[in-house]
Amino acid sequence: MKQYILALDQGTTSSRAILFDHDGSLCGSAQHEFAQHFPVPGRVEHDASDIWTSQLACARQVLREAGVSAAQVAAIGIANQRETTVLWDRKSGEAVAPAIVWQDRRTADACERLRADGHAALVQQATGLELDAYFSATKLAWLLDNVAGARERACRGELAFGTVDSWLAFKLTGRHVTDVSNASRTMLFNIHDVAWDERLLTLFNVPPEVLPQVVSSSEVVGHTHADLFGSPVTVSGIAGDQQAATFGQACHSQGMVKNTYGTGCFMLMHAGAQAVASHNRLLATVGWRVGGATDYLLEGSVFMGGATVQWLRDGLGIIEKSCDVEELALSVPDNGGVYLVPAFAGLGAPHWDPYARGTLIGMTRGSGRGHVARAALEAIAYQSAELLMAMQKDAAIPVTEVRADGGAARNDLLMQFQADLLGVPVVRPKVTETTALGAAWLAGLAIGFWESREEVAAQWQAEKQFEPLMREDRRRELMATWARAVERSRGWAPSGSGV
Ligand SMILES: Nc1ncnc2c1ncn2[C@@H]1O[C@H](COP(=O)(O)OP(=O)(O)O)[C@@H](O)[C@H]1O
Ligand SMILES: O=P(O)(O)OC[C@H](O)CO
Repeated sequence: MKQYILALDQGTTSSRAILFDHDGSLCGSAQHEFAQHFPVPGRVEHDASDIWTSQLACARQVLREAGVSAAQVAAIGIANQRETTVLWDRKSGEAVAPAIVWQDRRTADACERLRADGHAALVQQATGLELDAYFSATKLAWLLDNVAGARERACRGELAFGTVDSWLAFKLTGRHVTDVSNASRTMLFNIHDVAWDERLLTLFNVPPEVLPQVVSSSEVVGHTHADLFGSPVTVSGIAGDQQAATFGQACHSQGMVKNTYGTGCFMLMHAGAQAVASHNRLLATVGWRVGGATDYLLEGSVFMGGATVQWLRDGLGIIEKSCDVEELALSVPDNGGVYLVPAFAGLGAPHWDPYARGTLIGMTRGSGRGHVARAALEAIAYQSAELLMAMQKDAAIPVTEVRADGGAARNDLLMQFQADLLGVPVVRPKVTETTALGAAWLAGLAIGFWESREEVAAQWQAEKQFEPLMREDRRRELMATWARAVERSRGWAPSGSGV
């Protein structure tokens, strides 16, 4: 009877389930979108039960459609949107409030106050993170303070906190766990000690009774309730989605880098067996813990990656479909001096400027739609190049290639320009579902479905490699012009209007 690994990829806007066989080939997938709630400006919520039911529905669907029984699923691996915060009643298994999504800014003021009181250094040293509303700690504190009776109930041990991995593992198996990679995004976890940090629990006023048990990213954490899939299935892999994608891109050794070109861009570099503190406003984070060894990553993200192309489509209406951008951009030989800084929601790493705003600059009477399309694509590459430059400064590790995935990585023009700007090859893999593949590998390694990391890494195959063709002096000139454009975009919005 052929055996499979089932990967659950619980993302911000949809849940997906993907089946892989022993060769690492994709044997089926299903995807269900679910509702996004924006109750007031700055707030983003998910109904935790939607997360669970959509995830369960696509897991069942992919098995049904592939004609695979639960007995043929050797293990389940979970990858998930990170930082999103769920608080639930241990007994009823129901969330006590809507989940607060990572994009939610309601605790920005609380973070501002903590920074003003001088706590950012402790947070950065212990967690590797910026003291920001992005991470779970202040979201959890908000729930404890604003849901009637929550703090008292939490202290009595009646409530459980978790990120989405934790919520899914609880629903699947009844266990209250989280893996090290997800824990490292809560802002409550000491990435050097690989344990919850009491100083941070005190700082954010979080009672230890609510915390999940921390497990490694590749170990048996439990078995699914029999009624879910017909018979119990082992759950043996968990990682945050960006870490899972890094694992699935086989970036398993120091200096290897992947960049995901989705709505935003997430670039992660393998930093080795010790956390590398960033001096360039990147994040140090746990990659995964496998077989007792913890690997660390450096992470940088930009808010507007493929979303810049969506803006061309929905905001400007100059293309009909995202993929049309390539043809429009190719209708001109170059950007004609036009630069687009897509700081529509401020700038992420390495600038972290919530007051920056979108800037289109360098237009002349000869500028047209093609130049704007070209500038939009180039902006994705420029922002990613800034991340890699910051990483190389922090880690002083030579980078020999960047592995690309995500929707916009399908764009050959973008990939070529990216390689030109970076000065190293950009490589697109055959299996682009790298998040799910990483979760599958982690789950399969734990149960001996695959023997070693070397074995799974050997499954990774390049589909296309883009070689850098640009001369070094031209690259420097372009990056310098981009830096001038970024300067123009910064600090534009009035103070207090940061998003
Ligand atoms: N051919 C293309 N060229 C450039 N961008 C594209 C192309 N196809 C899709 N995109 C962009 O990729 C993004 C979707 O990628 P995806 O990895 O599915 O994102 P996410 O997981 O963040 O939802 C969209 O923002 C879309 O505009
Ligand atoms: O759900 P995604 O793919 O947009 O990923 C979200 C990230 O994990 C947030 O940190």
